[in-house]
Order: sequence, then C-alpha cells, then structure tokens
Amino acid sequence: MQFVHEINLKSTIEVTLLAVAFVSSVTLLTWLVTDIKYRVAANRAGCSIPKRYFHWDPFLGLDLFFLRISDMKAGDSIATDTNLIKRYGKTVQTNSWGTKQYVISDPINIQTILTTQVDNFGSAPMNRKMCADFLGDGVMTVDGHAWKQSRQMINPVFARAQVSELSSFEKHLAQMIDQIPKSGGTIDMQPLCKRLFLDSSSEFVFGKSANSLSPETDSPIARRLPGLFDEALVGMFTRFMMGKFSFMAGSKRKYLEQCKAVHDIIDGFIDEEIELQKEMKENGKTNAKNGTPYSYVLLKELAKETEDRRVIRNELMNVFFPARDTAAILLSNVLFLLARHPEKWEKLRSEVLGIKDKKLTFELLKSLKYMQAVMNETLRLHSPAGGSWKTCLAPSILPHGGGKSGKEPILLQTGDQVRMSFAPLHVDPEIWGEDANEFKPERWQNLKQSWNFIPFMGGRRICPAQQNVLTDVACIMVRLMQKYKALENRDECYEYVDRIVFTRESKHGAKVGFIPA
Ligand code: HEM
Repeated sequence: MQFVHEINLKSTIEVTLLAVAFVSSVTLLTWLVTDIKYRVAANRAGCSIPKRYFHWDPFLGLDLFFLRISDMKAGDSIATDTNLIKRYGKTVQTNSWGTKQYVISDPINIQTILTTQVDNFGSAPMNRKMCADFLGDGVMTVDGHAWKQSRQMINPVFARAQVSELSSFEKHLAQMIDQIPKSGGTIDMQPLCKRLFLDSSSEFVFGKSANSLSPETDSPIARRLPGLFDEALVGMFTRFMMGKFSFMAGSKRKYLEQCKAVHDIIDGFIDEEIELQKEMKENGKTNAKNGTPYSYVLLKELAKETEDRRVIRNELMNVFFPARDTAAILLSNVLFLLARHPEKWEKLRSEVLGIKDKKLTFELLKSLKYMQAVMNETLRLHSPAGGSWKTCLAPSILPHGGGKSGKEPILLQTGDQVRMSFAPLHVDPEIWGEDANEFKPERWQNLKQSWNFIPFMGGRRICPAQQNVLTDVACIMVRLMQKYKALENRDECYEYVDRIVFTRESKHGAKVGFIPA
C-alpha cells in the first residue's frame, strides 16, 4: 500500500514538472516568435528597438509592480518612474501584467501621443474596463464619437462665463475662512480645502451644495457621499492597479455594493430633477431659475436632454470624480509650500495687497504674475495628477525611445499601453536645471507654456477645468492673504510624503497656523 502511494506521488510530481516545463516552453516560444515579428515590423517601419526594463519576472512584470507598491507605501510614489527614467532614459518599455507598457516622460513623445497621433491612442480600453462599474460610460471612460458627445455636453460647465462667477464661490470660501482658528492656532488645511471644493463642485454638478462647511448641514452629500465615494474609489483604484488580474482585487460583490451606495444617492437627485422638469413642462415653464448662483448646472442641463437615469448618472460621475479632490489638493499644496517658504508668502502677499479692494475677476486674478507663478510651481512639484494612461489603438511611431541613445524612433503596436509620467518630467534636471526639486516660483518669470509642463495634460483631452481651478485657487489665496499677514508651518515633517488613490496628495495634510493681519 505504502509502495502504491509512493508511485502515485512520484508520478504526480513528474506530471506536474512536465506540465510546468511544457507551459514554460510554449510561453517562451510564443514570446520569441512575437519578439522576432516585432523586430521585423519595427525594422520595416524604420524604427529601432526600444530601451527595455530588465524584469526578474519577464512574464507578468510583477517585480516592477511590487516596486511601485513599495514606493507608494513609502510615500514616494513617483520614485519608481523617476529611477526607471534615470536608468533607462525618458521612454522605456516595461511589462505590466503581461502587456507592453511604455513609461514616457519625453515631452516630444507625449506631444506626439496627444496631438499628431491622438486618434491612435485611447482612454477607453483601460479606463472603461477598470472603472465602468463605478463611473459608467462618460467623458473620462469613452473614446471617439461617444467622447465628443460627452465633452460637448459637459463643456458649458467650464465656460468662461461660469469661471467668472466668483461670487458664488466666495460664499463657500467665507464659510471656510470662518473655520480657521482666529488667533494663529494650528489647523490641517487639506480636509478643509476638500470640504470647500466639495461644496462648490456639488453645487455646479448636482445643483445642490453639500454645505459641508456649514455647521448645521443635514445634506446627504455632506453626511454620506464623501465616505461612500472614498470606499468605492479605493476599490476602483485597486482594480485599476491590478490590470488584467483585477478579478483578484478583493470581493467584487462588496465593491459593487459600494458603487451602488453612491449611485443610489445620485439617482435620488436625478429623479427629483426629472420630476421637477416634468412639472415645469406641464405648467408651460421653460426656463425657471436653477436655484443656484451658477448659470449652468450639469444635472439640470443633462435632464433637459434625456430622461435616461443611467446616462445622466454616468456623466455626473465622470465630472464629479475629477472635480471632488483635485483642486482642493492644489490649494492645500500651495499652502503646504508657502508655509515652508515664508519669504515667498511675503512676496506674494505684497502683490496681492497691491490690488487693494478691487473686485476679483478672472482677468484681475490672471494678471497677478507671481500668483500664477506660485500655482505653476506648486503644480510642477506636486501635481494632484501625476500622469495619464492610454492604450495604443493602431500601430504608431513615436519619435524617441529607441537605439542606444534612446533618441531613435520606436514602433508601438495595437494593445500596447503608454504611461505618460508627468511627475518625473516636471522635475527633470535637463529641463529645469539642477535646482529642479526646489520651490522657486521665480523660475516662471520668463517661461512660456510648453510640453515640458503639462499638469492638466494637453491636446483635445486637456482638462476642461484648468481655468476654473486656477481662478478659484487664486481667489482663495487673495482672500487669505488679505486677512492674514503670515502663514506658519506646524508640521514636524518638512518633506512632502505622498498618498495615492488616483490623485496624489500629502499624507500628512497641510498643518499650518494663520497669523492675523
Ligand atoms: C488641480 C486640479 C486638476 C488637475 C491637475 C487636473 C488634471 C487633469 C488631467 C491630467 C486630465 C487628463 C486625464 C487623462 O486623460 O488621463 C484631466 C482630465 C479631466 N479633468 Fe481635470 N484636473 C484638475 C481639476 C479638475 C476639476 C476641478 C474638474 C471638474 C470640475 C476636472 C475635470 C476633468 C475632466 C472632465 C477630465 C476628462 C477630460 C476628457 O477626457 O475629455 N478636472 N484633468
């Protein structure tokens, strides 16, 4: 009996080893054939072989994945790409879950992807697959005709007229300033900035402000939405990171429940709005005031176009998702840096005091040169969006990345991914000089906008909210500087330690003290 067991065990081990050897040989052979075909195609297209990252795990690239996770845990999420680029150059081919992924911080390649070859690169293959359960089909997750339609629909939210409506924003801003300790006490501004932008963005997206800054708020947006949204966002981010293996990213049922909890709140607003518009039609009214200071409220405009709740919800989610935290993080980062550079606060304050009590307008805020420089410098060092991912939809040639020098053209094939890494580009010493990691707004004095600096990305899918964000943040800074003469750092940790869940924010927030004027 013992003997039979031993034979069975021996043959099981043999069969397993044979199976492993067979699968490995087939995989290796497939890889070799694919690589030879690629080399032939690249040669025919006049391209060189790209610089390649040396993977310990050449099949799934898990070594690089775990390196990313470890850098993220250490609070330095951009270290992986920065080191990759230092070692291999500004365009390097890596393996992400078995798919070729080009990590790019070469401005010429990025410009090519976003302009001349824009039709060859799409957001949908990655964004839609990984984010559809939460965001649905909307401006961030679709391409082509569907994207054009979505973008047209949301564009008025960001129109110039809306940007100039600072009075509506100032109401929320005054509530935020009320929460700052009066006599220089310490406060973490990051959560407060998030509440400010939650209140303003919920107003122009849903037509109802969360009023989270108001002491007696009973709004479901303020009470429940941020927490539920965060939970679902972590689920979506984990799935995004796990790529093809997202099925291993925890319980799908739980994640879908988290998505549904957010959708249920938003569906409530949509149903209310559809009912309201029906009533208006029945009473022969066409253009009632929308009940908010904004001239364009996304939900109201979408409900005029369709009664399909899912379509409306998807568009709302696709705008609310980027709207919620990004601008707040920029503002909080400006405060983080100015608190550590009191001389820059002084310089900015003297520019701000120069406008006296003039009415704040888009044009006036734009004319504050040092203010613009401070915001640019903050975005350069700590942008809330560190990069962008696209998938190659048709064979494409990028001008750089091949050969020994990394300056020869390379061929990308359908299905390859590009990870445009802005964060290392923004601190590249070849572009910004040896002091690239220092906070020096003065460097913007004679700089023109170029593809070296793309915190809002570029091309036709550029962030539509760029002007709104810069105007709002400048407006807040003016009001803070008129009220407080100094800003003190109250954080024991001087460095910027980051935390990532799609957006990149300061893990320790922005702990400061405002000294009244
Ligand atoms: C400092 C703040 C912000 C930064 C740095 C930023 C950056 C970006 C970037 C880099 C993209 C391109 C994403 C990609 O295609 O991979 C983007 C797209 C987008 N952003 Fe922003 N964003 C900011 C604030 C906002 C705000 C406040 C809103 C909404 C109110 C918003 C709405 C959008 C939308 C709808 C898109 C998708 C555009 C499209 O695909 O056509 N963003 N943003």
